[in-house]
Amino acid sequence: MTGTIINGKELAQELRQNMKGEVLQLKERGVTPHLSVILIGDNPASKSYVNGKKKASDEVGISSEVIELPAETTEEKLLHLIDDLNKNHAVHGILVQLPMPEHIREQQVIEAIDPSKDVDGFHPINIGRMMTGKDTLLPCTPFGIITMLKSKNIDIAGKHAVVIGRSNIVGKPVGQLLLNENATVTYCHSKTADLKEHTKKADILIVAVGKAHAVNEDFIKDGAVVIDVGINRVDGSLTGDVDFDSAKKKAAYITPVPRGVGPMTIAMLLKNTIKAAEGLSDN
Ligand SMILES: Nc1nc2c(c(=O)[nH]1)N[C@@H](CN(C=O)c1ccc(C(=O)N[C@@H](CCC(=O)O)C(=O)O)cc1)CN2
Repeated sequence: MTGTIINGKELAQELRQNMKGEVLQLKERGVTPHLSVILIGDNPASKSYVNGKKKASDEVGISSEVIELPAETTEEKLLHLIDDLNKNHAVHGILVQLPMPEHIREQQVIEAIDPSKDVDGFHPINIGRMMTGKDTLLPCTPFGIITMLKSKNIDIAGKHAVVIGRSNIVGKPVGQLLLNENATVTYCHSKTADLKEHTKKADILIVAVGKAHAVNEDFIKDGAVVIDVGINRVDGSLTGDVDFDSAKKKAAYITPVPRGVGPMTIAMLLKNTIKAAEGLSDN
Protein backbone atom coordinates (compact mmCIF):
# COMPACT_ATOMS: atom_id res chain seq x y z
CA MET A 1 0.00 0.00 0.00
CA THR A 2 1.22 3.53 -0.78
CA GLY A 3 -0.57 6.19 1.19
CA THR A 4 -2.54 9.01 -0.39
CA ILE A 5 -1.10 12.32 0.77
CA ILE A 6 -3.48 14.73 2.48
CA ASN A 7 -2.12 18.09 1.39
CA GLY A 8 -2.93 20.60 4.14
CA LYS A 9 -1.46 23.51 2.21
CA GLU A 10 -3.85 23.00 -0.71
CA LEU A 11 -6.86 22.40 1.55
CA ALA A 12 -6.07 25.50 3.61
CA GLN A 13 -5.89 27.55 0.41
CA GLU A 14 -9.29 26.22 -0.69
CA LEU A 15 -10.77 27.06 2.73
CA ARG A 16 -9.33 30.59 2.64
CA GLN A 17 -10.94 31.09 -0.75
CA ASN A 18 -14.35 30.16 0.73
CA MET A 19 -13.76 32.34 3.79
CA LYS A 20 -13.39 35.43 1.57
CA GLY A 21 -17.14 35.22 0.85
CA GLU A 22 -18.00 34.77 4.55
CA VAL A 23 -15.94 37.86 5.44
CA LEU A 24 -17.63 39.89 2.67
CA GLN A 25 -21.06 38.96 4.06
CA LEU A 26 -19.98 40.14 7.52
CA LYS A 27 -18.65 43.38 6.07
CA GLU A 28 -22.01 43.96 4.32
CA ARG A 29 -23.55 43.74 7.80
CA GLY A 30 -21.08 46.40 9.00
CA VAL A 31 -18.76 43.98 10.83
CA THR A 32 -15.07 43.77 9.89
CA PRO A 33 -13.56 40.77 11.71
CA HIS A 34 -10.47 41.85 13.62
CA LEU A 35 -7.75 39.63 15.07
CA SER A 36 -5.19 40.83 17.64
CA VAL A 37 -2.09 38.63 17.92
CA ILE A 38 0.30 39.18 20.81
CA LEU A 39 3.92 38.11 20.32
CA ILE A 40 6.27 38.26 23.30
CA GLY A 41 10.00 38.05 22.70
CA ASP A 42 11.93 37.24 19.55
CA ASN A 43 11.62 33.48 18.99
CA PRO A 44 12.21 33.22 15.20
CA ALA A 45 9.73 30.35 14.70
CA SER A 46 7.01 32.23 16.62
CA LYS A 47 7.71 35.35 14.54
CA SER A 48 7.31 33.35 11.37
CA TYR A 49 4.00 31.76 12.52
CA VAL A 50 2.66 35.16 13.56
CA ASN A 51 3.61 36.63 10.18
CA GLY A 52 1.80 33.70 8.56
CA LYS A 53 -1.32 34.54 10.59
CA LYS A 54 -1.18 38.18 9.47
CA LYS A 55 -0.63 37.27 5.82
CA ALA A 56 -3.50 34.74 5.82
CA SER A 57 -5.82 37.26 7.55
CA ASP A 58 -4.99 39.89 4.91
CA GLU A 59 -5.74 37.39 2.15
CA VAL A 60 -9.30 36.70 3.33
CA GLY A 61 -10.06 40.30 4.33
CA ILE A 62 -9.77 39.89 8.11
CA SER A 63 -8.23 42.97 9.70
CA SER A 64 -5.35 42.04 12.00
CA GLU A 65 -2.59 43.48 14.14
CA VAL A 66 0.51 41.97 15.66
CA ILE A 67 1.34 43.48 19.04
CA GLU A 68 5.04 42.84 19.66
CA LEU A 69 6.23 42.98 23.25
CA PRO A 70 9.78 42.57 24.60
CA ALA A 71 10.73 39.24 26.23
CA GLU A 72 10.95 40.91 29.66
CA THR A 73 7.32 42.13 29.58
CA THR A 74 5.69 41.48 32.96
CA GLU A 75 2.65 39.24 33.35
CA GLU A 76 0.82 42.23 34.86
CA LYS A 77 1.43 44.36 31.77
CA LEU A 78 0.29 41.54 29.51
CA LEU A 79 -2.90 41.03 31.56
CA HIS A 80 -3.66 44.77 31.29
CA LEU A 81 -3.26 44.63 27.53
CA ILE A 82 -5.59 41.62 27.31
CA ASP A 83 -8.12 43.44 29.48
CA ASP A 84 -8.06 46.41 27.06
CA LEU A 85 -8.52 44.11 24.07
CA ASN A 86 -11.36 42.26 25.85
CA LYS A 87 -13.17 45.60 26.30
CA ASN A 88 -12.57 46.80 22.73
CA HIS A 89 -15.71 46.05 20.68
CA ALA A 90 -13.76 46.34 17.41
CA VAL A 91 -11.59 43.34 18.43
CA HIS A 92 -13.19 39.92 17.79
CA GLY A 93 -10.23 37.58 18.25
CA ILE A 94 -7.29 37.63 20.67
CA LEU A 95 -4.39 35.20 20.89
CA VAL A 96 -1.03 35.11 22.60
CA GLN A 97 1.55 33.20 20.59
CA LEU A 98 3.00 30.18 22.42
CA PRO A 99 5.45 29.49 23.92
CA MET A 100 5.40 32.49 26.27
CA PRO A 101 8.55 33.45 28.23
CA GLU A 102 9.04 31.32 31.34
CA HIS A 103 8.32 34.09 33.87
CA ILE A 104 4.75 34.42 32.53
CA ARG A 105 2.14 31.95 33.80
CA GLU A 106 0.61 30.65 30.57
CA GLN A 107 -2.64 29.42 32.13
CA GLN A 108 -3.30 32.77 33.89
CA VAL A 109 -2.93 34.52 30.56
CA ILE A 110 -5.15 32.08 28.66
CA GLU A 111 -7.85 32.42 31.32
CA ALA A 112 -7.69 36.24 31.10
CA ILE A 113 -8.91 36.22 27.49
CA ASP A 114 -12.66 36.71 27.05
CA PRO A 115 -13.85 33.19 26.02
CA SER A 116 -15.93 34.71 23.19
CA LYS A 117 -12.69 36.21 21.75
CA ASP A 118 -10.49 33.16 22.48
CA VAL A 119 -9.79 32.21 18.85
CA ASP A 120 -7.13 29.69 19.97
CA GLY A 121 -9.89 27.76 21.78
CA PHE A 122 -7.65 27.27 24.83
CA HIS A 123 -9.84 28.90 27.53
CA PRO A 124 -11.26 26.35 30.04
CA ILE A 125 -14.80 27.52 29.16
CA ASN A 126 -14.24 26.70 25.50
CA ILE A 127 -12.51 23.42 26.40
CA GLY A 128 -15.50 22.55 28.61
CA ARG A 129 -17.94 23.40 25.82
CA MET A 130 -15.93 21.22 23.43
CA MET A 131 -15.96 18.34 25.94
CA THR A 132 -19.73 18.55 26.30
CA GLY A 133 -20.18 18.64 22.52
CA LYS A 134 -21.40 22.25 22.35
CA ASP A 135 -20.75 24.66 19.51
CA THR A 136 -17.65 26.66 20.42
CA LEU A 137 -14.27 28.02 19.36
CA LEU A 138 -12.14 24.88 18.93
CA PRO A 139 -8.35 24.59 19.33
CA CYS A 140 -6.99 25.26 15.84
CA THR A 141 -4.65 22.29 15.25
CA PRO A 142 -7.17 19.63 16.42
CA PHE A 143 -9.94 21.40 14.46
CA GLY A 144 -7.65 21.37 11.40
CA ILE A 145 -6.98 17.64 11.79
CA ILE A 146 -10.70 16.79 11.91
CA THR A 147 -11.28 19.04 8.88
CA MET A 148 -8.52 17.20 6.97
CA LEU A 149 -10.08 13.78 7.77
CA LYS A 150 -13.51 14.99 6.69
CA SER A 151 -12.11 16.51 3.48
CA LYS A 152 -11.17 12.97 2.40
CA ASN A 153 -14.46 11.47 3.65
CA ILE A 154 -12.48 9.31 6.08
CA ASP A 155 -14.84 7.49 8.45
CA ILE A 156 -14.21 8.38 12.08
CA ALA A 157 -17.25 6.84 13.80
CA GLY A 158 -16.50 3.36 15.13
CA LYS A 159 -12.80 3.60 14.26
CA HIS A 160 -9.99 3.13 16.73
CA ALA A 161 -8.03 6.38 17.01
CA VAL A 162 -4.71 6.38 18.85
CA VAL A 163 -3.22 9.72 19.89
CA ILE A 164 0.46 9.85 20.85
CA GLY A 165 0.88 13.00 22.95
CA ARG A 166 -1.14 14.63 25.70
CA SER A 167 -0.47 18.36 25.40
CA ASN A 168 -3.29 20.79 26.16
CA ILE A 169 -3.10 22.35 22.70
CA VAL A 170 -2.99 19.22 20.52
CA GLY A 171 -3.03 15.74 22.11
CA LYS A 172 -5.85 16.07 24.64
CA PRO A 173 -8.24 18.12 22.48
CA VAL A 174 -7.73 16.09 19.28
CA GLY A 175 -8.63 12.94 21.22
CA GLN A 176 -11.75 14.67 22.52
CA LEU A 177 -12.80 15.82 19.03
CA LEU A 178 -12.31 12.28 17.69
CA LEU A 179 -14.44 10.99 20.57
CA ASN A 180 -17.10 13.60 19.74
CA GLU A 181 -17.10 12.05 16.23
CA ASN A 182 -17.71 8.62 17.84
CA ALA A 183 -14.21 7.16 17.49
CA THR A 184 -12.85 4.86 20.20
CA VAL A 185 -9.85 6.79 21.50
CA THR A 186 -6.62 5.63 23.14
CA TYR A 187 -4.11 8.17 24.47
CA CYS A 188 -0.43 7.21 24.55
CA HIS A 189 2.42 9.25 26.04
CA SER A 190 5.99 9.10 27.31
CA LYS A 191 5.05 6.71 30.13
CA THR A 192 3.08 4.31 27.92
CA ALA A 193 4.50 0.81 28.16
CA ASP A 194 4.94 -0.84 24.76
CA LEU A 195 3.79 1.99 22.51
CA LYS A 196 3.75 -0.19 19.38
CA GLU A 197 1.25 -2.56 20.95
CA HIS A 198 -1.25 0.33 20.90
CA THR A 199 -0.29 2.13 17.69
CA LYS A 200 -0.46 -1.08 15.62
CA LYS A 201 -4.16 -1.30 16.48
CA ALA A 202 -4.90 2.25 15.25
CA ASP A 203 -7.18 2.92 12.29
CA ILE A 204 -6.34 6.60 12.78
CA LEU A 205 -2.95 7.45 14.29
CA ILE A 206 -2.26 11.00 15.47
CA VAL A 207 1.41 11.61 16.19
CA ALA A 208 2.22 14.65 18.37
CA VAL A 209 5.34 13.67 20.29
CA GLY A 210 7.74 16.46 19.31
CA LYS A 211 10.55 14.11 18.27
CA ALA A 212 11.75 13.77 14.68
CA HIS A 213 10.93 10.44 13.01
CA ALA A 214 9.74 8.84 16.29
CA VAL A 215 7.23 6.72 14.33
CA ASN A 216 7.94 4.52 11.33
CA GLU A 217 6.19 1.68 9.47
CA ASP A 218 6.79 -0.72 12.41
CA PHE A 219 4.25 1.27 14.46
CA ILE A 220 1.55 1.31 11.78
CA LYS A 221 -1.27 -1.05 10.85
CA ASP A 222 -1.80 -1.64 7.12
CA GLY A 223 -4.35 0.83 5.77
CA ALA A 224 -4.19 3.24 8.73
CA VAL A 225 -4.61 7.01 8.45
CA VAL A 226 -1.48 8.72 9.79
CA ILE A 227 -1.57 12.37 10.87
CA ASP A 228 1.80 13.94 11.68
CA VAL A 229 1.59 16.98 13.96
CA GLY A 230 5.34 17.30 14.53
CA ILE A 231 7.43 20.24 13.39
CA ASN A 232 11.13 19.55 13.97
CA ARG A 233 14.11 21.33 12.50
CA VAL A 234 16.88 18.84 11.74
CA ASP A 235 20.08 20.03 10.02
CA GLY A 236 18.27 23.14 8.82
CA SER A 237 15.32 21.36 7.29
CA LEU A 238 11.83 20.77 8.55
CA THR A 239 10.62 17.26 9.36
CA GLY A 240 7.74 15.66 11.22
CA ASP A 241 7.42 13.15 14.06
CA VAL A 242 6.77 10.44 11.45
CA ASP A 243 9.34 8.92 9.11
CA PHE A 244 7.25 9.77 6.06
CA ASP A 245 8.87 7.50 3.46
CA SER A 246 8.70 4.49 5.75
CA ALA A 247 5.16 5.13 7.07
CA LYS A 248 3.78 5.85 3.59
CA LYS A 249 4.35 2.17 2.65
CA LYS A 250 1.74 1.07 5.20
CA ALA A 251 -0.69 4.01 5.44
CA ALA A 252 -3.84 4.48 3.37
CA TYR A 253 -3.63 8.24 4.00
CA ILE A 254 -0.78 10.28 5.42
CA THR A 255 -0.02 13.96 6.06
CA PRO A 256 3.38 15.39 5.11
CA VAL A 257 5.55 17.90 6.98
CA PRO A 258 5.73 20.61 5.78
CA ARG A 259 2.41 21.27 3.94
CA GLY A 260 0.32 19.07 6.23
CA VAL A 261 -1.27 20.00 9.54
CA GLY A 262 0.66 23.30 9.98
CA PRO A 263 -1.14 25.36 7.32
CA MET A 264 -4.49 24.00 8.57
CA THR A 265 -3.77 25.46 12.04
CA ILE A 266 -3.74 28.95 10.53
CA ALA A 267 -6.80 28.31 8.32
CA MET A 268 -8.79 27.22 11.40
CA LEU A 269 -7.67 30.34 13.26
CA LEU A 270 -9.26 32.41 10.49
CA LYS A 271 -12.45 30.29 10.73
CA ASN A 272 -12.55 30.92 14.50
CA THR A 273 -12.04 34.66 13.99
CA ILE A 274 -14.97 34.77 11.57
CA LYS A 275 -17.06 32.75 14.03
CA ALA A 276 -16.13 35.10 16.89
CA ALA A 277 -17.09 38.11 14.75
CA GLU A 278 -20.43 36.48 13.90
CA GLY A 279 -21.13 35.87 17.61
CA LEU A 280 -21.34 32.35 19.02
CA SER A 281 -24.50 30.29 18.87
CA ASP A 282 -25.78 29.34 22.32
CA ASN A 283 -26.81 25.70 21.86
N1 LIG B 1 -1.19 30.67 20.41
C1 LIG B 1 -0.76 29.61 19.71
N2 LIG B 1 0.53 29.29 19.73
C2 LIG B 1 0.96 28.20 19.03
C3 LIG B 1 0.06 27.44 18.24
C4 LIG B 1 -1.31 27.80 18.26
O1 LIG B 1 -2.18 27.15 17.64
N3 LIG B 1 -1.68 28.90 19.00
N4 LIG B 1 0.54 26.41 17.42
C5 LIG B 1 1.96 26.29 17.18
C6 LIG B 1 2.55 27.17 16.11
N5 LIG B 1 1.69 27.51 14.97
C7 LIG B 1 0.74 28.43 15.14
O2 LIG B 1 0.74 29.26 15.99
C8 LIG B 1 1.97 27.02 13.65
C9 LIG B 1 2.92 26.07 13.42
C10 LIG B 1 3.23 25.67 12.09
C11 LIG B 1 2.58 26.23 11.02
C12 LIG B 1 2.91 25.90 9.60
O3 LIG B 1 2.21 26.30 8.70
N6 LIG B 1 4.00 25.19 9.35
C13 LIG B 1 4.46 24.95 8.00
C14 LIG B 1 5.96 25.05 7.96
C15 LIG B 1 6.42 26.41 8.35
C16 LIG B 1 7.92 26.52 8.45
O4 LIG B 1 8.57 26.46 7.42
O5 LIG B 1 8.41 26.70 9.57
C17 LIG B 1 4.05 23.55 7.57
O6 LIG B 1 3.93 22.68 8.41
O7 LIG B 1 3.88 23.39 6.36
C18 LIG B 1 1.61 27.18 11.27
C19 LIG B 1 1.31 27.56 12.56
C20 LIG B 1 2.71 26.62 18.46
N7 LIG B 1 2.28 27.86 19.02
